[in-house]
Amino acid sequence: MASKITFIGAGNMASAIIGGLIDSGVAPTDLTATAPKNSELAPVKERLGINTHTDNNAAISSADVVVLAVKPQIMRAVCEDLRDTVQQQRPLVISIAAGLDAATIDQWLGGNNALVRCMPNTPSLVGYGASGLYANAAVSDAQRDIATQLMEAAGIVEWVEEESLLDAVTAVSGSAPAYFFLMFEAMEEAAVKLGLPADTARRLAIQTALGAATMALRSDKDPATLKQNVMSPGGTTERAIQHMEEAQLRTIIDDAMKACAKRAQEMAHELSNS
Ligand SMILES: NC(=O)C1=CN([C@@H]2O[C@H](COP(=O)(O)OP(=O)(O)OC[C@H]3O[C@@H](n4cnc5c(N)ncnc54)[C@H](OP(=O)(O)O)[C@@H]3O)[C@@H](O)[C@H]2O)C=CC1
Ligand SMILES: O=C(O)[C@@H]1CCC=N1
Repeated sequence: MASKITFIGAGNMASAIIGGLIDSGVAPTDLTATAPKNSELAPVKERLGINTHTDNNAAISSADVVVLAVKPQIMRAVCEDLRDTVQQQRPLVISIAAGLDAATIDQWLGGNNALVRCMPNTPSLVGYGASGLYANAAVSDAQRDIATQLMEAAGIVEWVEEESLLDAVTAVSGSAPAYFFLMFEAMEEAAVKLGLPADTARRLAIQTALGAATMALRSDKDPATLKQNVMSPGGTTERAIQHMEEAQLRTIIDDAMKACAKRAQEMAHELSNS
């Protein structure tokens, strides 16, 4: 990717994506990250070998791509401060903020910007990210390819053609690592009650999730069939699954994901009026 890329923000998600880019062969000298304090940036510079800056405007002055990776609550101030440089420079802007719509960010940046909204997730840190992307009308095909390459460095990419679908992406992948971590916690607790040492239980639960995910990825069978293959008639798995179905696990997941997507909509409303 022959582009200069600047990340505004050098936190969890920015570091994850930058790590993926470097692993995929992007030269660290083509990458810049910013944060308010040099003390925060020093470890990032040392670990990743990229350029760092505490001045956001200076950091984007020769950037082809600007990734907005700050918390949604400070995005307005950050964008309004960058407006003049962005209007002059016209980079591709990629926002990874949850629940902040493209039109609002574009307006804060002065308007008529090529803007991609991205919903990544934290497994990007280990190259197993899953990102949903949406492009506004000003984004060219070449810029779409750049956004795809950038996020594919950290995992898989799915484009959506309607921006509202990013709320569904947030529910199924952006927030979803936490659902699986909750499952690990619960399985470990239950296994300890059944007599296993906690560390043994944790290792077994996590390896099982990795195995199940790998099988589901590689198999041509759907998840329902793979589940059925574990369930011997009259056996142990059937009893566990029956219990989960009777306890309405599907309804719990449905309700939780609806609540997640609704919160993304609420955040968009709150933040665009902030
Ligand atoms: N975490 C997640 O699972 C996901 C997060 N996101 C989105 O990613 C974005 C970043 O989240 P995350 O990485 O977790 O957050 P972090 O708090 O880890 O990172 C935010 C970064 O922004 C820096 N920062 C703060 N103010 C400024 C400023 N004025 N100029 C430049 N940098 C600044 C922070 O520096 P300092 O620490 O010094 O304040 C920090 O480096 C959010 O918008 C979030 O919605 C999207 C999907 C998943
Ligand atoms: O919880 C959040 O708001 C962010 C967005 C998706 C994951 N973390």
